[in-house]
Amino acid sequence: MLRIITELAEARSELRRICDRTHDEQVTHKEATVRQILQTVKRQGDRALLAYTEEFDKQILTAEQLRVTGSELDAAYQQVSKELLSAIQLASRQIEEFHRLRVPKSWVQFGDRDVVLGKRYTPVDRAGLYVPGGRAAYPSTVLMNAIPAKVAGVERIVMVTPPGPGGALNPAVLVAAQEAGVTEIYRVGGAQAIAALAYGTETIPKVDVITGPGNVYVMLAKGQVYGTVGIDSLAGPSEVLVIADRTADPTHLAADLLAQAEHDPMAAAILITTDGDLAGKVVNEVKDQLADHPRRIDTEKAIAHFGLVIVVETLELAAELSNEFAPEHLELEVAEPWDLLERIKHAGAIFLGHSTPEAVGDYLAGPNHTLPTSGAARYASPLSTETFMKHSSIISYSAGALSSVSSAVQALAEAEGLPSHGYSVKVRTDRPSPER
Ligand SMILES: NC(=O)c1ccc[n+]([C@@H]2O[C@H](COP(=O)([O-])OP(=O)(O)OC[C@H]3O[C@@H](n4cnc5c(N)ncnc54)[C@H](O)[C@@H]3O)[C@@H](O)[C@H]2O)c1
Ligand SMILES: N[C@H](CO)Cc1c[nH]c[nH+]1
Ligand SMILES: [Zn+2]
Repeated sequence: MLRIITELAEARSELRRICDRTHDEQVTHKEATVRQILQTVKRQGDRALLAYTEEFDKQILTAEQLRVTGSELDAAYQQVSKELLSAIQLASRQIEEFHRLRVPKSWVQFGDRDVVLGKRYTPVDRAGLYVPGGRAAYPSTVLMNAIPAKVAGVERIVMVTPPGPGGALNPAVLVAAQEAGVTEIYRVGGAQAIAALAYGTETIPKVDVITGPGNVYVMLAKGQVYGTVGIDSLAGPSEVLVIADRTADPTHLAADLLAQAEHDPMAAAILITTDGDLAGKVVNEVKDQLADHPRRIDTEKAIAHFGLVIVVETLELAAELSNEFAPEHLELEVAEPWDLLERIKHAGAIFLGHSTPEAVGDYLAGPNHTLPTSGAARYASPLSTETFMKHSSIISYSAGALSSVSSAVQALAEAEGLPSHGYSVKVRTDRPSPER
């Protein structure tokens, strides 16, 4: 069950263990399995995809069945309720509005002597989106990955997701894909799907950047193909860290911890509180809410292995421990959340106040729910339009500007023993191009 820790050194060591849970031996020994899967798909293409789909997803498909057809997409709209369709559409609008707020814009700056410098942003040609499908179906993840790609201007948005019984895909996932502007969908999951997107197969196109969360196989595969393609951050098993003071409601806190624990037996759910009584109440609430939970076994595993309650003296210390953990999601369930925010340095998404459960961010607040996990929030950011864009530096010199730096370039070139570099400048200043 959920453990309470009051001793600081033990709390720190437990936080480190949980943060590193996707780097421990049990996970890293899967690196070799994943490498094998990637190499086999690279060599054998569709044939390997079908074999792995049979082995891991227990579905027998033909190559022709990999791609989802137009009629299947049309049929999906008949299979979702009106209420779910309008929820998907509301979420789509809000996610799109948020991501349109800050699309990187190209810029140039005109300096002295006709030097023009700048950055030109362009989208990647093809994006590959991984939508998890093992333990749950994630229409929200479709929206969170596809909409920023569309807003960034990506022309080909290729989605992969594992097939369910009979090869079927969840209709809400298919509807979300259409609402979000996905251009093609393939029924394949796990490391083999990442390989298909990275290297291409007879059926699945090679893409430029792969985004989206997944289980450890997906996460390790993304890490291994990085360099062949771009990736977003390594978004693995979900995690939440809640900082609470005595003003928080234990029933709310328990629900929020379970809302992440229910994703995966490797999900992490941590409470750091200044109130010892509250800690005890949350532990009991978690037990009660788990009693008739439909995903009780996996959720209990997550709580038992990667759940924790820490009691600390001050909110300042709570913030310090949270910064060390760098959680994917951080809830500030305290009387003055905006004051505490000042102390937070590393977190994927921060939820402030008693009426902001993390689930609103998962579904429809607007900011992206594909976030860095396992401590990656120390250096990485949420998925955004920038994930699907890159920029080129822009440099333009007039003849006058070039001659003003000619001797400096030559000195640097000489120091590096690269005479042609120096000459390429000297020859222009000695013999400028004729004015056209
Ligand atoms: N960070 C985020 O934004 C975010 C959002 C949604 C979900 N998630 C996380 O995504 C994860 C989804 O995991 P999932 O398992 O439900 O779905 P998944 O689609 O990531 O993984 C299922 C695939 O794993 C492969 N697989 C399963 N067992 C295997 C084995 N023994 N060897 C090789 N491959 C194997 C199969 O090919 C299967 O298709 C969860 O951890 C959840 O917390 C994160
Ligand atoms: N909490 C997940 C990100 O870690 C996202 C999600 C999707 N659906 C529900 N939740
Ligand atoms: Zn969630």
